[in-house]
Amino acid sequence: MARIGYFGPQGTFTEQAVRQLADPETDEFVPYPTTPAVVAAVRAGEVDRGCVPVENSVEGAVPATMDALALGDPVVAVAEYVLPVHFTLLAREGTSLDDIRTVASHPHGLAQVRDWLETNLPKATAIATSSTSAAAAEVLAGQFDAAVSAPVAVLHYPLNELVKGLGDVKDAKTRFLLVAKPGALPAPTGTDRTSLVAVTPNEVGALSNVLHELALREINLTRLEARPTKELFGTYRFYLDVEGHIAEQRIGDALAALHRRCIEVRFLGSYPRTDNEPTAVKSPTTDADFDAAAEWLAAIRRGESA
Ligand SMILES: O=C(O)C(=O)Cc1ccccc1
Repeated sequence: MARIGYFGPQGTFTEQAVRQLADPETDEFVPYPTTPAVVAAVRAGEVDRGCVPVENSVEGAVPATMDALALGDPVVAVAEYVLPVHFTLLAREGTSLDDIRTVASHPHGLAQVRDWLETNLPKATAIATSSTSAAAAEVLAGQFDAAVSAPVAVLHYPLNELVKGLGDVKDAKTRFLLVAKPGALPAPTGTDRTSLVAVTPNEVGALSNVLHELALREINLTRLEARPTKELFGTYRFYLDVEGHIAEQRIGDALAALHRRCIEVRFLGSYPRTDNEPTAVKSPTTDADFDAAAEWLAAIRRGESA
């Protein structure tokens, strides 16, 4: 049995995701109130793994998760899960839409129903809570009139489902990571993603050079985000996701090149992608191409060939 931390309390989208990433029959799920608290619990060894949201197809990155992964002792992602998200408007028994003056949710929840709220609840004030299920708990406690929550929240908080299937953007999705302390890496599957953080020097072409190292090795970039380093104003950490596994030569070679070029490179894991589309690796960047080139060079250096 493993202990798996997740961004809670019960009834969050993250709880839905962790149920896909670990085994509800055998694993113990432990809720934490924030994403940094989940990552801290992994670092402290309180839990074996931790599940956190990392990005949303509508609202973008989850900054608290990104900072938690980039700063402090290293942790690595070992799996991802992409969850379709739509919301339920929950309120106490007897509340109708006309009564709602305050509506609470996680900032990503509020952002994804902004148009709906403007049209349907123009008099309501939106209030940010730590998570979508914390919003439901606070509505139950009488603090706010309504919560924009995950559909499963109603199983934990006895509230009325006033509106189901909410979301300004159809097919919105959130990607979650399962993180662990560094250890043996998940085996390559041919459908992998590698995540890393790079801090570049403040000089002409620094980011372009990073991207060039990837392009040269035909590595597909699937995500690029910048966050302030929090040290010197105007300096940034770049978060990169690429298709492929660090066990592949082209990925290892590119990361080694970034290590040479950057002030800091933090490996955030190589893990199977949810989309299951195999990464096409073609000549001249297959492992066989790299091996043949390395043998050729070694032979020259041994004086065996010219
Ligand atoms: O608050 C939650 O339920 C979370 O898991 C974070 C979140 C919030 C909104 C959309 C997707 C994930």
